Amino acid sequence: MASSEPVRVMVTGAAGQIGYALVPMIARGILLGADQPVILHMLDIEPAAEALNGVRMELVDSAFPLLKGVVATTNVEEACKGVQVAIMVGGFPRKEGMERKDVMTKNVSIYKAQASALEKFADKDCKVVVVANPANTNALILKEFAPKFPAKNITCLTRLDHNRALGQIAERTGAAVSDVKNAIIWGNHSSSQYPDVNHAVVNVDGKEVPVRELVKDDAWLDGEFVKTVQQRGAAIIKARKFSSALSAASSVCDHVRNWVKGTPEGTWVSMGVLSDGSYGAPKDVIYSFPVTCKSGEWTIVQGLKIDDASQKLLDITGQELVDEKKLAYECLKE
Ligand SMILES: NC(=O)C1=CN([C@@H]2O[C@H](COP(=O)(O)OP(=O)(O)OC[C@H]3O[C@@H](n4cnc5c(N)ncnc54)[C@H](O)[C@@H]3O)[C@@H](O)[C@H]2O)C=CC1
Ligand SMILES: O=C([O-])CC(=O)C(=O)O
Repeated sequence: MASSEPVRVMVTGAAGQIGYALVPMIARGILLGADQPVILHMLDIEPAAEALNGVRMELVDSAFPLLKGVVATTNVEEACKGVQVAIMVGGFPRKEGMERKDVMTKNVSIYKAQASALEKFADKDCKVVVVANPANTNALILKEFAPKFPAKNITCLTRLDHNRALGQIAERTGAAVSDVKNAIIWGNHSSSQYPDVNHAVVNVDGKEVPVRELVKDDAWLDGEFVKTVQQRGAAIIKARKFSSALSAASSVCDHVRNWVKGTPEGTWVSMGVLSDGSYGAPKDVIYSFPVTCKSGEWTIVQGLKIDDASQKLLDITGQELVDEKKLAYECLKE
């Protein structure tokens, strides 16, 4: 995708919290690289039109050298026209005390409506990442209602959870976060997700040491660590009264950059992708797996040994996705 031609990047919900953190990162080259010009397509809804125009004005005022144009609109078809990357943040966020299921009804109908606009107007190889919750199920609805769109191009964000896991291990071991790799987020971007460190390693003086060996505290790794990562979104909402906008925006950039430009040799990342049943995950849901990326394509990492306790956790989060899919279809009927 790297070329001197600008890449068209759409952000929906661009006037919101994550949008406000994300668009300057895109315009600075954090999403696609410091040499890749971009044109930003920002979509929001009519009640947010004035705020959206405010963001547009600030983008102009920032004089970002890579930013070659801005489309700011409340018209979904106009927003989707020719986009090569679509970052779907638009929706109703979870507020303090709400479970993700509470936001389901409103958000799945938005994703059904936007699926056809994407299918009709976006570039035929557009890469899509869904951020808005319930992220996996919104992505699934997008896929189901855009049947001509390549299913492999529709993903959801679990990179924030992945990065949270790396961050927790770094804090606990005192390592730099850049020396920690190969954690895995399995399943749903919800509190049922399984943050798995059984294959994660820390670079200590040039040697890769397994996280379990370094931490020497399985009770913490299987207990508090897992809970902290699962509940981090809720903890941020409690502290900020808003969702984790900065870290979500940064993780979106990691997700797309690795997808487009590839993952480093020997490193995998977590992405919500259409399940093919690997590791016993239910098929036909968007499930978070460890993936490597090359030439713009993701591949699920195969052959990892999963112990019985972990398999149970993979199954629980998979079952939640099956239940969410059913609920989403019920919501769409109402
Ligand atoms: N997957 C992840 O890791 C994370 C997901 N989230 C989710 O991301 C979403 C956005 O969060 P925030 O930016 O904090 O919320 P926000 O409420 O600040 O922004 C959402 C924006 O979406 C707009 N919107 C609503 N319906 C729309 C539609 N039909 N088309 C286009 N735009 C529409 C709203 O007007 C608003 O400007 C929420 O669903 C939140 O739960 C938040 C953090 C992490
Ligand atoms: O929990 C939420 O609603 C926001 C979110 O997805 C996260 O921060 O991971």
